[in-house]
Amino acid sequence: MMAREHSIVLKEVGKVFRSQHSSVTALHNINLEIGSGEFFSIVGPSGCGKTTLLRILAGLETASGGGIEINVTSKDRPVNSMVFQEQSVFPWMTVIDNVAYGLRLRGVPKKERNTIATHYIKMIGLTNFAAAYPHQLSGGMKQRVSVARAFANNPEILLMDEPFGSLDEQNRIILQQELLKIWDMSKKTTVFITHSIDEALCLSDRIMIMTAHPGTVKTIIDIDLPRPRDISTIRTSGRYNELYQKIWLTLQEEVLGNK
Ligand SMILES: Nc1ncnc2c1ncn2[C@@H]1O[C@H](COP(=O)(O)OP(=O)(O)OP(=O)(O)O)[C@@H](O)[C@H]1O
Repeated sequence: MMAREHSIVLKEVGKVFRSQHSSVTALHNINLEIGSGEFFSIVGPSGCGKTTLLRILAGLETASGGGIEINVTSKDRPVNSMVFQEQSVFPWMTVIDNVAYGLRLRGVPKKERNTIATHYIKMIGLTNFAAAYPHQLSGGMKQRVSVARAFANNPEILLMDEPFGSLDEQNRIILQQELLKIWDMSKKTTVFITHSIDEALCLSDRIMIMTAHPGTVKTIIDIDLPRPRDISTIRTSGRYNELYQKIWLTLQEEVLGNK
């Protein structure tokens, strides 16, 4: 762990989903410290509790036990913004209004919020579409709008649940590169869920691998690939391949149930 202040601290966090006839332990004894400005990814077998953990961080779900601390540095910004896999843009709003939506809710004056939104729209390459409506955009473009909106909100932490999971490979690479660029400039604490080892490697400072059911922390791996990163060149490095192997071998034990 790098010597920097913590943005997120989880202590012995657990989650049990209870219904009348059954109970499912989704998370067990999660202990975690995520540094301020860190890009932290979570990978793990399907159903290991990744989304549950992110929803707890977002305050959309309550933990059954343990403690969660998020370092709030300013009252003038939201604690978190979330980007989901499925597109979550408002179809009746233009691109600029979608990106500025969170700012409008917080009462930021129109001129100021449009300046901020325009900045992020430029960063994700949609300047010519600022006045367009979502039905005029491709799936990849809509997902860019979601990413721009999350950054424009300027939250304490950014939570991303497989944001590029439904995109084709070309669009996925373009959005990963844009996310790298925008994150490099803002150094926003980011928790990112993905099923792709490659995506986690290209983007992250550290990757947490979770155990299969119930979800616990299996291991956390430092990704010591140099920044700023270029996705096409990073994949050709020997270190990338070493880390890929290490993560896959660890993950495989969980995916195949070979513990
Ligand atoms: N609302 C709920 N009620 C009951 N059980 C739930 C609920 N939400 C999640 N679970 C269970 O908790 C466990 C973890 O689910 P979760 O969606 O967090 O996993 P995940 O790692 O994100 O999965 P995937 O990679 O497939 O998206 C699963 O066994 C799931 O069935």
